[in-house]
Amino acid sequence: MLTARDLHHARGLLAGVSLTLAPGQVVGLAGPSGAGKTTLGRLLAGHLSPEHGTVRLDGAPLPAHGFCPVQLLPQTAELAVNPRWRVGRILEEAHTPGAAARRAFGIRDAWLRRYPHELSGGELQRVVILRSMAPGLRYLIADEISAMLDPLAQAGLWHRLLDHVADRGLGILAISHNAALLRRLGGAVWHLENARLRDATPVPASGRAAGLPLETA
Ligand SMILES: Nc1ncnc2c1ncn2[C@@H]1O[C@H](COP(=O)(O)OP(=O)(O)OP(=O)(O)O)[C@@H](O)[C@H]1O
Repeated sequence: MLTARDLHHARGLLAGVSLTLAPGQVVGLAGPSGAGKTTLGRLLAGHLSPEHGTVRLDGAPLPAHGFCPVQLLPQTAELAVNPRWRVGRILEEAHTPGAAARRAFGIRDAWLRRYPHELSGGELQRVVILRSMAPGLRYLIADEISAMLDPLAQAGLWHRLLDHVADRGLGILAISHNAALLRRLGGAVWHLENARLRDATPVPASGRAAGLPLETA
């Protein structure tokens, strides 16, 4: 279980944010630009330490060294790789994905000899995603990872990713401005605004037909 308790950060940007992400759970995170979604993602992945509050994995702090079981996937894959390393070396930074895993993420053998700038943004994003899938991975924080892709490529990326996280029982927090995408992921949707997090999960159409209260949407 990944838990955040009473997070306060950046002088009021986050003020008392608590959440729990369970293994196998898929959650969307929405909210206006500048609300602090990326900052929350960085806190959850241990890239930042909160001014107040705690982030725990199964009750313990995130490891200070080595591979972190909570991995942050940034929107811009170019910023997450060493531009002087070939793609093959980047891919094997934390583990050695086999040919089947590379195929599952649509990574071609010819790319392994290229440098990051010789791949498109979407191609490099797939490399960064597969790199994060080391055996110790438990939770993924996916920050706008498909924002630069066309709708078909976006659907393909999420299809691959959701298949993989389901197979391994990983938890995923998907940060996006795209409400339709977050609905399609099929899990809860949280909304961050005015320093607070609230559950904004849409009520399914069948729920409305059954007369469930719309206030829960
Ligand atoms: N340590 C800090 N101190 C003060 N302000 C900060 C700090 N860190 C981030 N900010 C500000 O907090 C805001 C939130 O940034 P963040 O990138 O987390 O938002 P976001 O919800 O992900 O936005 P977007 O949807 O535009 O990507 C920004 O206005 C940023 O300038």
